[in-house]
Amino acid sequence: MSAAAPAVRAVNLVKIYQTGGLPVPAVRGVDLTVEAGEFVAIMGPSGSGKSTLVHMLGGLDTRTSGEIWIEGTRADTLSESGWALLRRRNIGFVFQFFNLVDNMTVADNVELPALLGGSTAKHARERREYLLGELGLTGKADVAPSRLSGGEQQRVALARALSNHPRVLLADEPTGNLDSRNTRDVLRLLGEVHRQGQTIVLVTHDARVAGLADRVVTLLDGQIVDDGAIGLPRRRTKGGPGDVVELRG
Ligand SMILES: Nc1ncnc2c1ncn2[C@@H]1O[C@H](COP(=O)(O)OP(=O)(O)OP(=O)(O)O)[C@@H](O)[C@H]1O
Repeated sequence: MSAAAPAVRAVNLVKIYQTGGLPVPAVRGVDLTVEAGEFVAIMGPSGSGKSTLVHMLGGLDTRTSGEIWIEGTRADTLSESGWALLRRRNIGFVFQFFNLVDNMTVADNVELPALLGGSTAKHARERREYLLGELGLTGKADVAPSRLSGGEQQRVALARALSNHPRVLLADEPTGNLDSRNTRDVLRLLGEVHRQGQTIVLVTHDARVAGLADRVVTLLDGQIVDDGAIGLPRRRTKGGPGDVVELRG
């Protein structure tokens, strides 16, 4: 492993599901490199392969062909237990099924990855207090996840994913169930951890989320059709080339 290795790299990545004996190509030859510290948003219409791509990058779905590299480690050839170890050390997930443990409090759910990753109890608690505070969930620390709304559970899942300072945060629609105030909290936290150097790869339909990203990768029919600077309209402040470019809206 090299310090200069990209955080995530997909090489000619392909996923073909078989449904009733028929091939369903979901991801068709994706090449994607995400550098350490980069924030990449993945967008595209429904069915374009976004979730499948991100699931494969986290080892939650197998690839049909191609390569996946995480922090310089070839990952697509790993066993289940190899993936599990890689994930525990390197990857935080926020996926649509939050998989919170219901016989533990919210606080314990959030602290668990930090403790498994070797944090002291004090650091795990401080990180949990920070993350729940940023997400407006301090008052929910002592309850079971099943007592929370879907949006609250989604924010707890984000706090848990960040608890161990993962090298890479992978997220599938992390604001999908949130109202605008809670979306703002999530955006603020994502922006904050990104400024602190967090690598983020997330699927979103929300232009406000994509607006925080360094790059937006657009999928269509399982292929990358656009990969560049953020997709929101930009305008120049008055003056000529080289002037500051501002985001509109
Ligand atoms: N488990 C599965 N079995 C068979 N086909 C699948 C499976 N999961 C996804 N697909 C198919 O793969 C294609 C890509 O699906 P995927 O969920 O990755 O798209 P998406 O861009 O994330 O869509 P959305 O924005 O609606 O979540 C679709 O045609 C979908 O029907």
